[in-house]
Amino acid sequence: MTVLDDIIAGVREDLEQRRRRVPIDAVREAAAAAPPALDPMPRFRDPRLAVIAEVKRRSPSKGDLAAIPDPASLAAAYAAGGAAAISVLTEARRFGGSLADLDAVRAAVDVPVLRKDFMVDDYQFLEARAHGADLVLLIVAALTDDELAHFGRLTAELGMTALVETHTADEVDRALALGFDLIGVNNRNLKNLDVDLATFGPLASRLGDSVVRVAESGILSADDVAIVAAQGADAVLVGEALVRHGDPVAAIADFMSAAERVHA
Ligand SMILES: O=P(O)(O)OC[C@@H](O)[C@@H](O)c1c[nH]c2ccccc12
Repeated sequence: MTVLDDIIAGVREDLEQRRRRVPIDAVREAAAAAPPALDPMPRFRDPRLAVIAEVKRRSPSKGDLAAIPDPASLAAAYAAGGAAAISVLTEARRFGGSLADLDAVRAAVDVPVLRKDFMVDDYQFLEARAHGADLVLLIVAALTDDELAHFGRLTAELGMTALVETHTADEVDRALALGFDLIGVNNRNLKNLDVDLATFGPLASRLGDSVVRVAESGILSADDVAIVAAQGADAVLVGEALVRHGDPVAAIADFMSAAERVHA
């Protein structure tokens, strides 16, 4: 059993509890009643580096990162700093997140919000939309091609955008074959949690520049941003470095100017 399998087993148990509390029809109605999802793609496609800033309290690899007593004010700082989107970890057992965090962030900002979780069931997509998410994460390593295609369609039907996460050449090929156009390369291997920033470059070349390429995980400094920007990153997804930074507004500005220097 890999770490990923283990996490997903817990996610499914928590999901079944919520399904008993809130029947799927009620979630579907709430999703239909929510204000329409925002489209993050225009900003992701503009030449300036897009920073996707993450609200993350802890992780299975790093333990506690930050208490984040007020996710709304952290998210507001991210938005003020120029984040193109905000990622909210909603997984509870390993990451200390919740749908309440998603609600708080959604209410606090006007930029697109990503529900970051291990999405394995239709119920979670309706729930994401009901709680105001504009984007959801699809992890290729966790899903079959049929599931990816199905969840990709469901995401689009709900007006949301899928960020499709890859970690190997085979996963990149699967994501491209299914026609996804917002594709992340996770520098962290979710099967053993090892991080290697050198994962991004070769997979970014394989993705090509017709898709929006997101470098995810292990980006700790402006120098790291410069490295992945030079390798074709249109966006970076950063958690740890921002939740631990005393001044996330300055940190985001720093990341964006590091990428500008690369492209100048
Ligand atoms: O904190 P970091 O190293 O900056 O990483 C952020 C983000 O990439 C990471 O949280 C992440 C990437 N893919 C995931 C899938 C599930 C949970 C978490 C993740």
